[in-house]
Amino acid sequence: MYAIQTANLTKKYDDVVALFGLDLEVEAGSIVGYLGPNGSGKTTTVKLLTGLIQPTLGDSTVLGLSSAKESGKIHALTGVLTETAACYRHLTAMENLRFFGALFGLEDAKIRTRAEHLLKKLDLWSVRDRKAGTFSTGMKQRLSLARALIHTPQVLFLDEPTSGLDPESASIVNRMIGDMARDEGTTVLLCTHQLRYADEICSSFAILDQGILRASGSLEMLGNAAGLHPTASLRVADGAEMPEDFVQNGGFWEKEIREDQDMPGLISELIRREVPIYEALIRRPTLEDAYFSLVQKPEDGEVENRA
Ligand SMILES: Nc1ncnc2c1ncn2[C@@H]1O[C@H](COP(=O)(O)OP(=O)(O)OP(=O)(O)O)[C@@H](O)[C@H]1O
Repeated sequence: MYAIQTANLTKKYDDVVALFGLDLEVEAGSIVGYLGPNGSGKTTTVKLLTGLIQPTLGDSTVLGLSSAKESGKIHALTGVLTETAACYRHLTAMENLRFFGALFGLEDAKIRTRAEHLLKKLDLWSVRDRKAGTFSTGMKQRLSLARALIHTPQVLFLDEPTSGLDPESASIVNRMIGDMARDEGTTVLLCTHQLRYADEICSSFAILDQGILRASGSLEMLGNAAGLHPTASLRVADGAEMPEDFVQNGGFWEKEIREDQDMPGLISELIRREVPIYEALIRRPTLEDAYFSLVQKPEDGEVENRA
């Protein structure tokens, strides 16, 4: 069953086509990395899916509900976390969650139980009675995540949830999102250009560039779409004579192969040539390899965690 489906979803703002003919299907319970450079249309997609804006063409559903016509119902069943942490500064962490839980029509006793669970999970229980205005950026972001989860949403839209956090806080928030989504079977659309964090928790990916979906699916599917293949990588004795089609890369000799089954033949041939092999492995295309093959070359600083 699909939690999110779009068909030819298109959004034009004046003369800018922010999203062009998006056809996307997201399996219920999956964590999908929705990746793309600045301005590629990620936020526009979330706004369209949640019914905050109307499409120029095409349509979409979330949990079978029409984004354009049933946004109220969608809001009750989904959570949204944007990069600007959104909680009331003058309320404590617990008061914030009680306030937002009440907006969803939850009973106070249920809100308290849920809030306690979330605050403990997100390592905010000891500061539950402190005003949110005194929190660090990372704490505010965790509180915003708790807020987005207070009504146990079936679908969670996360728009750059780790933006502005130092690497350690970003990793903690990221792992918590993954754990919580898995614990509760939540479908997550994680919009980001921080590839490392997406790679950590996502089961599949969709790569958007200039409003166009370049590829979607597992890492292997992205690699295939990008025309990337695995590489045989071998460490051999110094001075060994390697066939011409191998290229030296650091301490390893490498050659592109079509599939894993090519490896035994390749090793047999080297042994036949009496090349002393110390180590042999297959390097697969990484998310970063696939991403940078599929999107146009970014401007400096546009994509983080490239190294
Ligand atoms: N309200 C608007 N009016 C006009 N143009 C807009 C509006 N909102 C977005 N755009 C344009 O639409 C395109 C896609 O923007 P969007 O915010 O969806 O990208 P994004 O992938 O979320 O970017 P980022 O990673 O920077 O958040 C950009 O060219 C942007 O300038």
